[in-house]
Amino acid sequence: MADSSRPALILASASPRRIALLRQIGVEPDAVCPADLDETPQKDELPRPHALRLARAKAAHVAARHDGPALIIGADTVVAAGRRILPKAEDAETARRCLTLLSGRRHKVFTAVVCQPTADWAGGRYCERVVESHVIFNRLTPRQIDALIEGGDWHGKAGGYGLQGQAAAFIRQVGGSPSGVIGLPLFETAQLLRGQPLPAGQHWLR
Ligand SMILES: Cc1cn([C@H]2C[C@H](O)[C@@H](COP(=O)(O)OP(=O)(O)OP(=O)(O)O)O2)c(=O)[nH]c1=O
Repeated sequence: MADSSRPALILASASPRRIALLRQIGVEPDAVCPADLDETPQKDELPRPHALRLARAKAAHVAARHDGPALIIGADTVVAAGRRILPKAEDAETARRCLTLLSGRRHKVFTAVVCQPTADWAGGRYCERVVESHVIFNRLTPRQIDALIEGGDWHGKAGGYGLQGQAAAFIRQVGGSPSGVIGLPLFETAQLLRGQPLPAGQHWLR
């Protein structure tokens, strides 16, 4: 149950992965408030600054609308093939294009996480991290791509795949932060939460 005397913890995300990842480390947000912003990359925007810009924007958007002391967590995950930002797959054709591009090659995944205190929590500490990981896909045959598309696990995912899903059968190597690839780097997020100046005896994370 939420302790009403401590600042609230709010996850600014619609991603079911992010709430599941937070719960994995024993953190239960007091509320989940998606920001729902335009996530189109700016002209010539590179993957790392794009992820950071969106994570900041999501946290700031929710912080500006929240009354009372709280810490807002915003995050953004970007799949990058070189300098190119791959889209979040909302239809099968986009997912197919992403998987065809990622087949047989190494790519990077950037996840930015931002902790933004609300104006009503003067003691809270703004902090942010960008965590870089890499993923190597085996070469995918057309039939394997068809099977991944039919499986439907691409839906709403950056780069059209989920490391935590069916695509894992074709992922040769992951380096960096597996939880970061899935949407929230847990080691770094835990560090950011532990670094907050909560009153004695209060905690979000043991
Ligand atoms: C690469 C990869 C991405 N993803 C997901 C994580 C994110 O939900 C999504 C990237 O899109 P995001 O824009 O980071 O997040 P979102 O739109 O799902 O939620 P919100 O903007 O409200 O925070 O892709 C996986 O689940 N597994 C993976 O292996």
